[in-house]
Amino acid sequence: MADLTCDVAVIGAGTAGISAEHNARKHGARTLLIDPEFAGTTCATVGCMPSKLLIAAGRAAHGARKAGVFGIGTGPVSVDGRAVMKRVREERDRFVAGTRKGFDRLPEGTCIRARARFTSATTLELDDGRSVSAKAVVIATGSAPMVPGPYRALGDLTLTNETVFELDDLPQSLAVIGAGVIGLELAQAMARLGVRVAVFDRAERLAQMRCERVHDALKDAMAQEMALHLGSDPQPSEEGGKVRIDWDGQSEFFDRVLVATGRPPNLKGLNLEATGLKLNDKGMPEVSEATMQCGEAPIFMAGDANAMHPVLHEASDEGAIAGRNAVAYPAVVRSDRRVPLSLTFTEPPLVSIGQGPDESAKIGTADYSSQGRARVDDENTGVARIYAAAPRGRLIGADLFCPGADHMGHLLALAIQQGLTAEELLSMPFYHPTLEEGLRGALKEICRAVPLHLSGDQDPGSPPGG
Ligand SMILES: Cc1cc2nc3c(=O)[nH]c(=O)nc-3n(C[C@H](O)[C@H](O)[C@H](O)COP(=O)(O)OP(=O)(O)OC[C@H]3O[C@@H](n4cnc5c(N)ncnc54)[C@H](O)[C@@H]3O)c2cc1C
Ligand SMILES: NC(=O)c1ccc[n+]([C@@H]2O[C@H](COP(=O)([O-])OP(=O)(O)OC[C@H]3O[C@@H](n4cnc5c(N)ncnc54)[C@H](O)[C@@H]3O)[C@@H](O)[C@H]2O)c1
Repeated sequence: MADLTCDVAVIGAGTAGISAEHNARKHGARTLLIDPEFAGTTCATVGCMPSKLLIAAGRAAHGARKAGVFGIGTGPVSVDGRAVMKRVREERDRFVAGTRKGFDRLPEGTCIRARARFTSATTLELDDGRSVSAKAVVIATGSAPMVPGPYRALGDLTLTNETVFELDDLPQSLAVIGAGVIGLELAQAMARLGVRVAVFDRAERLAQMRCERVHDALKDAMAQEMALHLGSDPQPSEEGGKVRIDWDGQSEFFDRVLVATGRPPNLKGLNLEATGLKLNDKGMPEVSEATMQCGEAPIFMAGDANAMHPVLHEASDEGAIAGRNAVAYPAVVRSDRRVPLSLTFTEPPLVSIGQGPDESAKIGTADYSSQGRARVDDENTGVARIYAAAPRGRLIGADLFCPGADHMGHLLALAIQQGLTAEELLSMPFYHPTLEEGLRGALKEICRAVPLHLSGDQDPGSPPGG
């Protein structure tokens, strides 16, 4: 007889786990939410929120520095690194406190402070010695930074997203290893805060960008703010209390190194072998994107743990799907997923939506280097590429690296998810002068390529006035 019994046991109290527990309980289940810390989600503690706070500080410094373009004098701009980091932590702690309060509102006995491992498909062993028996289990254990051995050997000189926000002060120089999402966001923020930044990646592409044209724009913009060493094989060592990076016959010293080389799922220690699930060479079971079910088992996997869509809104959706299906098991229900949307908070922002530019796609391009509103705001850089399918010009995807891409990306995601064509999106109002207006050129290019005739009510050129 197990020490604790329930209908649905959720392992991991992050975004996906909280959502799974909530939805399972809403559907009538007796639930347990198991986590060793209940520290707050990765998003609030060491992820989305502190990174956006640091980025906001960088944006403020950058804005002050370029105010002269508009004839505004600010005097020399100085950055108080201690004050920057203090605000990052204070505001971060506010978000974390909100998340933790949520745990207090759960029914008594729901939260179990322990680390769990499987002893069978439906039984768990906790590190406090207790056992759990459940009708179904949701794995929502998230992911953690992967730090290659040579960087681990540098001790405190090596930072990850779990430690960088704890710095009392900004370093004078920073090597960033990995030009993915985390690397780019934090490298640009640090550079704007006056830190000398060099980014190293063994790949040739920043952020694994799938569109050549957008990648070129991204690379040009980033190279203006930091040193980029792509296709390099950086080798770290410690010398005189500094980090020395050697690559391609060159070397350079830095105060710290930030490792952002990916965040694999937290599966070690779960003893998935005891579940009877078939595991691949990475120890990962097959997980259905529509049901979150692992194989045919009463086991569901949501959020970063399944490595499918490691972003917050997907973790939350997947938790809800997993929680509901854990209750419904074996009669699981398939869910339609949202159109894939990823957003990197560089400036300008980098956005990918839906499908990429495959050979059959009709492509429209909007160049923001001379777009009216972008020029007004002195943000005229970057490009947007929109992809559509023949024969009707249905929108299927887009890649953007341009001002306002964070908002326009949502507009395009809505259009793509609704199955709109380029012509239908063009029939919406576009106010002048806005960044959205720039997308019209790309949409018209798709109409010409399909080809489709624009309604006679529409001006085939750009609106007069810029
Ligand atoms: C620096 C950074 C910036 C980011 N920025 C963004 C952004 O701007 N927008 C966006 O959409 N996404 C962003 N993300 C991604 C987003 O934060 C994650 O996709 C999301 O937080 C994943 O949630 P999760 O529930 O899967 O994992 P988590 O929130 O990490 O939760 C996992 C939980 O599992 C627990 N756990 C682990 N092992 C066990 C075990 N054996 N037993 C019990 N409990 C266990 C952990 O303690 C933890 O509480 C960012 C991530 C990082 C790192
Ligand atoms: N805005 C957002 O939504 C946001 C922000 C930050 C993080 N995240 C999430 O966090 C996850 C992890 O981000 P990440 O940036 O750590 O991973 P990533 O997979 O995006 O990028 C890792 C990069 O490191 C490089 N790399 C790997 N090993 C290396 C080595 N030894 N030397 C040099 N380069 C190496 C890879 O080529 C790759 O470009 C992302 O998948 C993302 O979903 C999202």
